[in-house]
Amino acid sequence: MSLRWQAALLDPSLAGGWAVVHCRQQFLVDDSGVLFPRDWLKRLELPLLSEQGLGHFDGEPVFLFELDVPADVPGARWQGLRQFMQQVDPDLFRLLGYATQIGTWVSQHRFCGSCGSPMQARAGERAMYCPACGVQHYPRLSPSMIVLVTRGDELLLARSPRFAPGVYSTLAGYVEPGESVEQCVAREVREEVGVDIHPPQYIASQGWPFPHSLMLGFHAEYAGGEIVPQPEEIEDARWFHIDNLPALPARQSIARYLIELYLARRLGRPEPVLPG
Ligand SMILES: NC(=O)c1ccc[n+]([C@@H]2O[C@H](COP(=O)([O-])OP(=O)(O)OC[C@H]3O[C@@H](n4cnc5c(N)ncnc54)[C@H](O)[C@@H]3O)[C@@H](O)[C@H]2O)c1
Ligand SMILES: [Mg+2]
Ligand SMILES: [Zn+2]
Repeated sequence: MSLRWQAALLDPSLAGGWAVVHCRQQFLVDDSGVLFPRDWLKRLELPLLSEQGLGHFDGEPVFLFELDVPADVPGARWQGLRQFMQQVDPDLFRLLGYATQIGTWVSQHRFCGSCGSPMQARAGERAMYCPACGVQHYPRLSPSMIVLVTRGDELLLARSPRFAPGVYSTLAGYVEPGESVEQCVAREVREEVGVDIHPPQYIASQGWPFPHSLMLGFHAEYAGGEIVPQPEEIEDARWFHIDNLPALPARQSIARYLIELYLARRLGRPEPVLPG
């Protein structure tokens, strides 16, 4: 784990440090970047929903300004988290991924879901607390599985209508209450492409802040059945030979890693490293 970005509970009553400004998976950015001097930002009197101490970047304290609306700031613009993933170094992206998840959670837990009272940030841990009825909420994480299904030299890849043109990827989906991740893998593969698999093997995991998934990555061997794409969810799904692959997902994604790892093992090449 890199040392450039470390999450920590920082007290927002302390002065100084850097701050990122977040609203709905977008960050404020100017020619100097996405980190602003915090005391300078405070003088702008932005429509602040919450301020959170996030941690340290290169040893400097970093805070989050979570806004109600994407306010106009002269000389600055708003940019989406996905664009930062393509542009900034992995440590800064991990900081922004953490910030977006904390900001989304704070903005969605302003009121208690049980009694409707305003919630408060709890001192000493990352939690929102209802003083009226005692309900407590921690940052939301959604366990999701992602799986590469293979048949010898062939990879089963699919595309969702949301993907960039020509891009095919591995299959993914959210774990449902009561099922194991392995059961989720078999169910999602059957639902999305109609094929059966042998028991999946766990490979690696990745936090994925779009919006709050924890991706659990697997490999599974094909066991039987013909491809039948799930209407609406899956635009197309096919077997691709390792010598003739389509456009693949972003290098930073575990989807890409699962594919590259299989290719490396099959072709006797050095194994890739999972980013983040
Ligand atoms: N890092 C990667 O390589 C990678 C690759 C693919 C998908 N993903 C992520 O995996 C997750 C699932 O991917 P998907 O699009 O295939 O999902 P999916 O097709 O199984 O489901 C999407 C649908 O699930 C429902 N849903 C949304 N949030 C949910 C939640 N928290 N719990 C249960 N159901 C929910 C909605 O109806 C949504 O349309 C997403 O967060 C996606 O961004 C990551
Ligand atoms: Mg899916
Ligand atoms: Zn309450």
